[in-house]
Amino acid sequence: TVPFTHLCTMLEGVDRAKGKDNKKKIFKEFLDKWREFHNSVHKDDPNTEDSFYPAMRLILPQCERERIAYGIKEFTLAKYYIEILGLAKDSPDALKLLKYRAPSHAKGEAGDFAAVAYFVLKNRCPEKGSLTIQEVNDLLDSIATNNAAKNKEEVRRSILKLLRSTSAMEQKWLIRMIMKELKMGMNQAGVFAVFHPDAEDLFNVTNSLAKVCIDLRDPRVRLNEIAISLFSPFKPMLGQRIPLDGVEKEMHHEMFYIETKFDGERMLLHKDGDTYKYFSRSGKDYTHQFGAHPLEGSLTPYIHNCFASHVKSCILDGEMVGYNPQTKAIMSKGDKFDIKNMAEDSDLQTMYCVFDILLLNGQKFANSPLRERVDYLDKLFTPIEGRLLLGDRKDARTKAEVIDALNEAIDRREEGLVIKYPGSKYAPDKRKGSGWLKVKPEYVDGLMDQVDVVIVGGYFGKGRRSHMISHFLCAVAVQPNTPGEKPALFHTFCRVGSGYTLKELYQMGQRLHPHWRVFDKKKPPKTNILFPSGYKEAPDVWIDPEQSLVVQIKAAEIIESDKFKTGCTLRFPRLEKVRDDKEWSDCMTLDELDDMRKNAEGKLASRHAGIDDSGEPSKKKRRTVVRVEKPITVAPQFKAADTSKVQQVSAIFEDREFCIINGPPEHGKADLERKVVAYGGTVVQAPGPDTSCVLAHKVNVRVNNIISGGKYDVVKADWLLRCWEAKQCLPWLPSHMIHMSPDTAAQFALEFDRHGDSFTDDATVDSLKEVFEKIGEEKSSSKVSSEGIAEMEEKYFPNESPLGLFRLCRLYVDNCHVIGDQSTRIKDCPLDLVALEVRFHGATVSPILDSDVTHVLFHTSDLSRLDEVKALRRQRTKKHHLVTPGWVYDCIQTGAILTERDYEPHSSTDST
Ligand SMILES: Nc1ncnc2c1ncn2[C@@H]1O[C@H](COP(=O)(O)OP(=O)(O)OP(=O)(O)O)[C@@H](O)[C@H]1O
Ligand SMILES: [Mg+2]
Ligand SMILES: [Mg+2]
Repeated sequence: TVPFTHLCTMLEGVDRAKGKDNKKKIFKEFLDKWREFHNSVHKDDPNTEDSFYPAMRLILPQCERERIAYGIKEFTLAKYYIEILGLAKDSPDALKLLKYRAPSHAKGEAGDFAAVAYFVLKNRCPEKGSLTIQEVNDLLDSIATNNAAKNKEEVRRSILKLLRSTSAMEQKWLIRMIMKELKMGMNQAGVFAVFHPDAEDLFNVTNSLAKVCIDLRDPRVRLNEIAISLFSPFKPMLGQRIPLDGVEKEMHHEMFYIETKFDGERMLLHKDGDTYKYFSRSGKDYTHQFGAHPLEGSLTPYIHNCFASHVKSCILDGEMVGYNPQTKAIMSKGDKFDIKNMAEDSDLQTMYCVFDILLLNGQKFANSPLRERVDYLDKLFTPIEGRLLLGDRKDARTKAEVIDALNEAIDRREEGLVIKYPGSKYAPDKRKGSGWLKVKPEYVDGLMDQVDVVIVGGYFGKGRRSHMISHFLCAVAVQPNTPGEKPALFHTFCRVGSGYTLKELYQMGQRLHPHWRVFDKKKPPKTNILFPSGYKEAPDVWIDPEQSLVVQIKAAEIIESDKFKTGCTLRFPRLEKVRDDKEWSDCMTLDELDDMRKNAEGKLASRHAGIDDSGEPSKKKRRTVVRVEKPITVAPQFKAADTSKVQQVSAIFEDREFCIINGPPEHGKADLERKVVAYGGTVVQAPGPDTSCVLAHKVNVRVNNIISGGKYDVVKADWLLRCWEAKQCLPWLPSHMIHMSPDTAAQFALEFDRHGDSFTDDATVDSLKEVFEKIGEEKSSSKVSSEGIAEMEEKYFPNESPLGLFRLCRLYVDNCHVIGDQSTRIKDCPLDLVALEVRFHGATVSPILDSDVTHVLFHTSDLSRLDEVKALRRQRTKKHHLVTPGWVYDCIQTGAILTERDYEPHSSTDST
């Protein structure tokens, strides 16, 4: 109902005012008046959907997303005006409009169509407009839709209506609104800032002016606080996973808090006097479990009296954990208990660990910085052992301090740390850039963190599992543009064996059973699940992600793969658990996956790698994780040498083409290439049909690729150097060959035995040495690594054999008096039998505690070397697990690798 004139008068005022502050002041006055009016109109309906939006979309036409484009430019508009006003085509006014850019016609206003139009219309429009903002919007809607429908008559009619009911000044602003540029000297950010301190942020994430105007109608209510109110669930703030190196930067190189990371279930406690409610991170109500009143539930009765007398109402954020009163330890959230459904007679009791406060006696804190919030926490309650705990925090500044804290946390059998920026506000459901970081130790045998993916497909098993789904196809979500919105697309990402015992598999099958649908690769169903071309890894059955479950998967690393839409997949994935606390829409997103790959890049173990693909002496061994969209560049060591100035000195390599991959340190690739050219040969950077052979000093990834192509002879660079010295093209000997093409191999087979000893030439001391060396090499390379076996098991015998359970584990068994010194073996050590068990189930037992060891096995009866092993672990960046025989036997019994942390032996010097 607000007259359009009021809006235009304000805009005119802003336009004329000098200086940003004055401009803002005028807009603010208008807005305040409008708000006052709005409140009086809607005083009986505080939740009205009416808002400043109709005006806002005219003030910021460039932010308009709802109305389709007008498709009208100045020239078109000019023609409409000329027609409607009945101007003669060559009259001065018509020319002014049509040639508004030309100074001669338009005088001082040249170039500004709206201003030019203003002068033309001044005497032809009513003195005072009569339209409301609503009516103007309706007419603009009509112009936009009719223009799109090529309905010129209707467009004309709407413009006519506008012309007849608005003043020339209003027309000027209208034209600017249609041209989507207001030119009033106050930009978008300025308008937003006057409207609400969070307006720009909200617009940037939602792209919706309407949402900004409705959600932020009250300038006193901040964005973060909107979601938070007593007894209604909201999504808690999340932490971003981050590698250690990124911590300082993420904390703006300022002081930060290090907090204990509790391993349980996120829970928000709402309290108002005697009434309590508990909500999980997905907003599920668990009040029935923990207790709505001081006399019921597994927690409320024990904590009700802890609160200080000034506390009437509050909302707390924290973690619900299982506490063992016997050992006085927090149990990690494993497969062994569920804090949300704890049996009455459990050994464990429920404990709530509080780390944040969002509301106290009606006052909301989401916009207070963390350092102020924790002050309130301190005076809130008296902790009580095993029931209510106040999370601790310590100040830190450097990565070194984080490393120390992380090592201490590992020693205390904790999952990791949570690092928080003291200035951070509480942003519900926010993860990235929230100011909270999760730091977890890196273990030798796995990714930095688990991934939570959604099941989108299933594969039927074989044999006794042929009626069951033995494998799942999992996907990650394409993050929606607007936070809070649910993802609409999913990319296939990995295939994971159920890894579960038959019983659990059965239960999961039951839950998903009604939703499976057959997936026919030839007639692929229409789904929101995206596959790579050719529907690679197409499942037998599929499921709508919305009906599905989120599962937590652990894996060794992320590797490139074209079998999945993401372009990558998990190596040795293992299903750890169903994430009941996460909704389908809470699964990992592509962005998060990308972050994870970036973090992992170059940081992954190169254990068992042996080959170094950099071609340079390796200080840092890196296994590069290839990202899909990485721009292709040529690293210097792969570039061709400039051979244009090389003088040819002989023709012994005439007509021969070589592809040189790398050379020995003293004769680099470039040097070898110049030598080839000097002897009349040619060099290419990739082997082609005319290439006589590929030369290499070191076998790297590229050489391996060429070898696996099978087409080329790969010859040691050494051969070239010998030719150079001998000044002739020497024949290849078996000892020169890194790899032979089938032709060459057949040729050699006629002349040499399989170790490279010639049938006809006499052996020399040197040639024999070479032959013998080769025999040794063959032996070691014919042995398949554990990883190789694991790959075969995964491919051909999935879930079938319990004997591969520990395949990827490399154990050091604590059965020597001196660590790693097998000559000091303890006689009749009880661990010897356990060691046989683990080997029987696929593990490798290492005689020394090297950095490839994934687990150290201790016997609880002798922990004398535990501290020494822990000290060693503290120094290593890649950590190993400490376990006891209990872990081994429980794993064998469950048929799955269980959380090691729960089995870590305690040493006598442990403080806990
Ligand atoms: N001091 C703490 N501050 C904040 N969160 C904590 C704290 N201690 C434990 N947590 C828990 O840690 C969780 C984040 O780490 P975790 O790796 O366990 O995430 P998750 O449960 O797997 O979920 P996601 O992977 O989606 O973050 C938080 O959601 C919270 O439940
Ligand atoms: Mg957790
Ligand atoms: Mg997680």
